[in-house]
Amino acid sequence: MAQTSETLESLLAAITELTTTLTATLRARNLPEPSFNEDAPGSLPPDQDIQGPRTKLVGALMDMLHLAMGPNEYFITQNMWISNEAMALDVLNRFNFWGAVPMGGSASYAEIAAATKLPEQMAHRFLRFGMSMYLFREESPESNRIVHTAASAYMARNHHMQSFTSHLLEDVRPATIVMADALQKWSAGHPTPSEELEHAAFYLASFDGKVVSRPMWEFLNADEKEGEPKGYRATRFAEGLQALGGMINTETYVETFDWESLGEAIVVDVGGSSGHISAMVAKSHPQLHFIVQDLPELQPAFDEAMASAPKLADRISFQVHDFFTPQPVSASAYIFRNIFHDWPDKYVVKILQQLVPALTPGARIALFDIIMLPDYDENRQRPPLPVRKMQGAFDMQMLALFNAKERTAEDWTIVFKMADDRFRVNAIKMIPGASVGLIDVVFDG
Ligand SMILES: C[S@@+](CC[C@H](N)C(=O)[O-])C[C@H]1O[C@@H](n2cnc3c(N)ncnc32)[C@H](O)[C@@H]1O
Repeated sequence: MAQTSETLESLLAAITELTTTLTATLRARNLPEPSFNEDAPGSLPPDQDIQGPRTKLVGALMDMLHLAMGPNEYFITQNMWISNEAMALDVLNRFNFWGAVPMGGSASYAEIAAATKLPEQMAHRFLRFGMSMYLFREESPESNRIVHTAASAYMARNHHMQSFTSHLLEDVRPATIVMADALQKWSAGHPTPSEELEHAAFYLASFDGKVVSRPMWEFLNADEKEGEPKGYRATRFAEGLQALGGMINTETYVETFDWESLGEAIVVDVGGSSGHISAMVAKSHPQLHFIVQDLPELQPAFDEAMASAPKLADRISFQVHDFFTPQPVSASAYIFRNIFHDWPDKYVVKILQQLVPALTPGARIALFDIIMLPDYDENRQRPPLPVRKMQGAFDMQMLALFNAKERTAEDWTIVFKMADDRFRVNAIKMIPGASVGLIDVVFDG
């Protein structure tokens, strides 16, 4: 039987070394160190010499926790923690516990109950469980006054992270609960997986007691709720996307494409949501004009984002466009960021084929998306566990929502060729240590 070599002691040695390296780098640069206090940074800078050891450290600590628990406790805690932590986070977020505790101050249970409009006993129970998740703490032992921790304060300050949490826990979670049912219904007994959108678990998900039976985008755009504007779920999703980043510097990420090579040009950001990626590129490339295309429900999120960037407004416009219909703009380049991973191959092929008639020879596609890393690198090392987990989690989520998948570099090349032989993958650039990369594609015409 093949044996593994990790022990509690060997992991401790790795953890000590990584902690020393990380701390020394932070101190050398006069950067604040992680702490539980409410003024702690939300994330460490995206530089590779910080994120490299940090990601390895998190991976080693995950291994350590797993070994220290052992299989019995692992299964009990997995089953008990995961769903109840998601439930508690949903409640804390939906009832805005974040805003019920003042920054730099404290609130009593009664004050928090009044602010969240929940019975005090309920507020108390969710806070007690939340405290076991590093969210909020008592001002001093046995005090009944609550203060923020680093994590709860970060959430209170970060509206986009609240939206991201709402989307994941209110819109996505109902689909993940019925994933096994969907597999049972549409995949079990078949040699290959279904590529039908309507066979995604999302179709079986229930909202307000009703099975949704339609694609997620349609639901996000159309769902109505008393006291909320129409399309509030879509707006929230668009806001939530802006919370993603953290460990990578999105501004550096988008610069992996050679924008200067386009000269004065029009760039179309297909499925561009609030236009936040176009805005980022527009800032450093004044010769470029952008057309952000998305479904009509995204216009308010775009308008809101542009209102806070008035200097860019004359170079970025919004156009309603369904990417399953012929592309109306002949541009030098098209951005597709986090679009194709939402769709099974046959739909990606359709979207690309709707683009082809608008393409002139040499037109470029800047595809920013997840690139699944190979299982092992050239040194027969697996990617760090946090990276594998995040890539795997995205892959699972794409499956549950859309019957879609995350793709390896090879999968990306194949799907472009399936759409049209004239697409050529010019370059693939991974962001070191991250899940995402650029696939730079040229249309040879
Ligand atoms: C995962 S989001 C990515 C948004 C943006 N590109 C980004 O990176 O933040 C997918 C986007 O595709 C849009 N979308 C979905 N179906 C579409 C369609 N048929 N035509 C145009 N846009 C669509 C959604 O509204 C959403 O904004």
